[in-house]
Order: sequence, then C-alpha cells, then structure tokens
Amino acid sequence: MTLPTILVVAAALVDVDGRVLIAQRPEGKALAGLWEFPGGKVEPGERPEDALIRELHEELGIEVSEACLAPFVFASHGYDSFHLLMPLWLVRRWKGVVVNRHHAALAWVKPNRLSDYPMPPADAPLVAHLRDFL
Ligand SMILES: Nc1nc2c([nH]c(=O)n2[C@H]2C[C@H](O)[C@@H](COP(=O)(O)OP(=O)(O)OP(=O)(O)O)O2)c(=O)[nH]1
Ligand SMILES: [Mg+2]
Repeated sequence: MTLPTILVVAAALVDVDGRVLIAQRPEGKALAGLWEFPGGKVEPGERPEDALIRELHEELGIEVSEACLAPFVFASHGYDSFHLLMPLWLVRRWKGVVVNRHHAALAWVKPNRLSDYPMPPADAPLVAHLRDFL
C-alpha cells in the first residue's frame, strides 16, 4: 500500500548556553505527551521556510527571519498511516521571548540530556546528530 508523504517542518532553537528547546505535544493529538521539535505541517502552496516561520510564531510567539534558518538534518520515517518527511533547521537567533502558546510544556535541554525526554520514533536520529554537532 502506498502511503502519502507528509512534509512537516521543525526547528531546534539553540540558546546562548547551547540548550535546545523541545515541546511536549498536547493532549488529544497524535503522539500526545511526547516531546518534539516545534513546527508543523506545510500547507498547500506554502514554502517550507515560510511554514516554519509561521509555526514558530503560532506556537512560540517569536519572530524568525529566513536568514536565521540553518538547514541541519532531516527525518524520514514511516508511520502507520503516512510517511513523515521532516527537515530540521537550527535556529540561534530570533526576536521576542519564547512563550508556550500551544504545547503541554516547553523545556530547554542540554543536548546530552535530550534522551531523558520521550520523543516520537522519527526523532531519534535527529537527537543523535544534535548531540554530536552542538
Ligand atoms: N512538529 C513536529 N512534528 C513531529 C516531530 N516528530 C514527529 O514525528 N512529528 C510528527 C507528529 C505529527 O504527526 C506531525 C506534525 O503534525 P502536527 O499535528 O503537530 O502539525 P501542526 O503543528 O501543523 O498542527 P495541526 O495544525 O495539524 O494541529 O509530525 C517533531 O519533532 N516535531
Ligand atoms: Mg506543531
């Protein structure tokens, strides 16, 4: 059976101390309670970078300029009902203060502690790359 490929854009915000922002998925959604990188689905006709800038504003209340999106790694993972393709950008600069507008919780986490937080299966390789790179 052929499953649709869904494009989801996500960001690893990195603060001046090298900690990474992760966010706990809200109750009532798929994968609720697991910790993810902020982001979301690209809408039809939307550029991926524009989608990420939009999601970071909707979810965290921050303004990010496209010049501050550094392409990093991607996840390609088969879920039961769709195939997830998720590029992850590194973001070290933004305007405004991060606030929780959407998630159950937010956490700033040292890369070597990310494995303490249960994440969706697609995210495991991304975490390993962050640990090595940051
Ligand atoms: N944002 C994000 N989504 C992830 C990660 N890992 C992972 O498997 N996903 C999956 C979970 C969902 O199936 C999909 C993202 O969908 P979503 O429902 O959060 O999308 P969205 O923010 O646009 O929210 P909505 O408008 O659909 O409510 O990607 C991750 O690290 N970050
Ligand atoms: Mg989202």
